[in-house]
Amino acid sequence: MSGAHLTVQNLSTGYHGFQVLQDLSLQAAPGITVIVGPNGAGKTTLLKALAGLLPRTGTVALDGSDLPAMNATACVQRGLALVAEGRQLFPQMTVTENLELGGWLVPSRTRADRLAQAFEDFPRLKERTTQLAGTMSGGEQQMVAVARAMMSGPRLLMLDEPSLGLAPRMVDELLAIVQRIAAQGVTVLMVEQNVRKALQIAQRGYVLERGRIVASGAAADLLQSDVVRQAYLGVA
Ligand SMILES: Nc1ncnc2c1ncn2[C@@H]1O[C@H](COP(=O)(O)OP(=O)(O)OP(=O)(O)O)[C@@H](O)[C@H]1O
Repeated sequence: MSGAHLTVQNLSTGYHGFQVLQDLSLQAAPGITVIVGPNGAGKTTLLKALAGLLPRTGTVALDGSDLPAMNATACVQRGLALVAEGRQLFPQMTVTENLELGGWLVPSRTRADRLAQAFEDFPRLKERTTQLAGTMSGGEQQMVAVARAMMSGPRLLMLDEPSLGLAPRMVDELLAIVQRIAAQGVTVLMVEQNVRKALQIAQRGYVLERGRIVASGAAADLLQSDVVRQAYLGVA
């Protein structure tokens, strides 16, 4: 599998006339790209707009061809998947049923293959195929959410704060899985509050504040930069 190149140019979007992002441009290449920023900066709004869930202007292209605005199904068919904040699992359905729903657009043979792959990638879920999703721990539910997104066979996987509310050990386990997914050739675009850990596994990063990109670059350089160290790592 080869990861997709995402190119976003002059994206503006918001809610009912309330503009959140103005003229935002960014790129994501195969590997991991992280977006950090304070609460309310517009990170979730950005991922939703890219996933075809919000009206927008500007262009969003995957491997050079434009993705439609406001057409989430077309975005999934073109290889994009979003794991939204809050996971949005079906709590009364089993792990397997939740995963199968993530593959609703693919033929049943492919779905069965991807289900087997998911249980290989997420051994913790393999032990719990028949457990109801709503009875799982926060970290396990997050794994179900990521595994479900992988069922659509994405070339671009977008994750909105995957480590939110997880214990440190689960954060590490989840980020290790994200690294493995990227190593398989999926482009990952991830919003994370866990700035240090996220930049440590990423190749590139963007800092988003009040709807605008205020810094960007190689993840290793951002980790050393004053803007990230002072505002996000608490280093004076
Ligand atoms: N459905 C909505 N309707 C109206 N305004 C919204 C809606 N969702 C978000 N907003 C506003 O858009 C702005 C950006 O919110 P967004 O959730 O994108 O920020 P964020 O960077 O993801 O923040 P957080 O880290 O707190 O999740 C905020 O001012 C928020 O109040």
